[in-house]
Amino acid sequence: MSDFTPEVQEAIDRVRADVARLHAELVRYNLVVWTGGNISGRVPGADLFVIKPSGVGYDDLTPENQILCDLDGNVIPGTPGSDRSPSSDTAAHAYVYRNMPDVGGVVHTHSTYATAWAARGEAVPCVITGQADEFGGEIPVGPFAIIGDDSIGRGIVATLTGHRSRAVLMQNHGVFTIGKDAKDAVKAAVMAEDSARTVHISRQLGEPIPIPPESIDRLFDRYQNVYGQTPQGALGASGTDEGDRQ
Ligand SMILES: O=C(CO)[C@@H](O)[C@@H](O)COP(=O)(O)O
Repeated sequence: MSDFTPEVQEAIDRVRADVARLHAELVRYNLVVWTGGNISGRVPGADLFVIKPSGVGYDDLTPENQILCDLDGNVIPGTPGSDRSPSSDTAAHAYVYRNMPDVGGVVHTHSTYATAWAARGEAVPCVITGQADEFGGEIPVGPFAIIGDDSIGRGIVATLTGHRSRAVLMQNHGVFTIGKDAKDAVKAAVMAEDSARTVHISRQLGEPIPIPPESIDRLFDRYQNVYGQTPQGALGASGTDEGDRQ
């Protein structure tokens, strides 16, 4: 049985609860069928992360049956859930945590439209402002990689390092997203599917109009730095970026 400080134990318990609960969001947003997706969350202040057990139905996930792993993807023996096999994508999640220290959450799904782009090995071009806001450009494609070792993780890290996008379409497979925590990575998975769907439909109707790169930059900057609630409170009365920042 591992002994953790009270602070680390509290953080583990919090991440267990978040990871278990957030899987319901994958169902709510239609990003998964059966058990085809997984979420993990890094434990702040420790070289640990929590991931779901492999092949267990989302309705059966509880904080206690989530699995605590070290950053090499080894299950921590004697901890709740450690009698079960962790997600088949554990090595990929672990590789991301080891190599992207700012990442606090990872999500994988086979959501339909994003995976359809992945099956063609084509990046989703940035032709809608919502995608510019969220991803700051295209949603890129990562290499074809077979599950079982860290090649999926290497593909994710190689594609997303230095890229604005928090989502990668792993060729012929599905989507991996990263975030500051598990919830943030879930949001990226929801937004990636939404973009992939809209741009796909647009393509059926004709040729989508590209957004100029400088406009993408402005949209991304505004959404990342101004949009929503700030510690200062309400947005500027003018409704302009200038006013928003005051
Ligand atoms: O993509 C795959 C398998 O190809 C897995 O991510 C998916 O089936 C979910 O597996 P887990 O239930 O997390 O082991």
